[in-house]
Amino acid sequence: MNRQRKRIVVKIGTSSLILPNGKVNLRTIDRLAYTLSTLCNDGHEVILVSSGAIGAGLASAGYTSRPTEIAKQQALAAMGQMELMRIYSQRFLDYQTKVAQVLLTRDVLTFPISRQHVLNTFEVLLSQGVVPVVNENDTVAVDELDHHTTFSDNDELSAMVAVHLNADLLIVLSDIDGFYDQNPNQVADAKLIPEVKELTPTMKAAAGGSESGLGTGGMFTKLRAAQAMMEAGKQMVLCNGKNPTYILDVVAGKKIGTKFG
Ligand SMILES: Nc1ncnc2c1ncn2[C@@H]1O[C@H](COP(=O)(O)OP(=O)(O)O)[C@@H](O)[C@H]1O
Ligand SMILES: N[C@@H](CCC(=O)OP(=O)(O)O)C(=O)O
Repeated sequence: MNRQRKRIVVKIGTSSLILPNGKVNLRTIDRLAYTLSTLCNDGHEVILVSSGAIGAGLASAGYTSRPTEIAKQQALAAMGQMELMRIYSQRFLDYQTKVAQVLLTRDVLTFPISRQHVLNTFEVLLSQGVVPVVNENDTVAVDELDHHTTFSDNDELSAMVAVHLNADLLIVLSDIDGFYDQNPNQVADAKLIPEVKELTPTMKAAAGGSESGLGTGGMFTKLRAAQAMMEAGKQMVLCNGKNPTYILDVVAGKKIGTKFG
């Protein structure tokens, strides 16, 4: 592939997609649709890994907080995924970009035959300029459910997708500017780490969980995604999803957030 044309995976977390009042963050989704469409028009291939199904389901089912019962979370995900895709499809169409839904479970990517079918589907979608919108298939994803407090995690899924599709770059959008030497929500003078070449035990110890009440893995799973990317010789950039147009700067090589690898 011409190095000017990149294959880019963008992952956006629940905390960027759902406002504190429980409503869907339409401003962020609008900007995301504009930005990813711009990248497609520039000749790049773009895959979006989007969380937010449970968050969007909460809003449409009228819940005020995330239920602890797994089946209720799965039901919310089933409702919210429809709502999310409806919004994505509308907003991307404003920029003449088509989207497609790809729901995955870990095992599908682990078994060679099913993995090949999935990869073939991605290749056809990308060759036609369609943006695949990926989420974990939450109604059947039982491999993570023994936690009982968490549900599933898209940070690692996005890294698996990026590695299997031989993407050039994974951009992870969250509710924080990047990876800090301490959890910035707990330590006032925590410092942003702009570049990580290797994850040290001190860095891993600095990665805490999610506090938004909606996100799942916190920084812990983002570092695991970064590790998977670096082991595959690829880069991951973690930056704030408040304004997804930053993605254009990241792709242009500007230093934003934390670059891993
Ligand atoms: N060292 C750290 N640097 C940055 N954020 C951290 C760190 N440790 C824990 N966090 C937490 O991780 C959160 C982001 O993860 P999460 O809530 O799962 O977001 P998302 O929904 O985007 O996946 C931050 O808001 C912050 O509270
Ligand atoms: N699959 C779930 C989200 C799982 C997840 O990893 O959430 P997040 O930590 O916000 O990226 C959903 O769509 O609600």
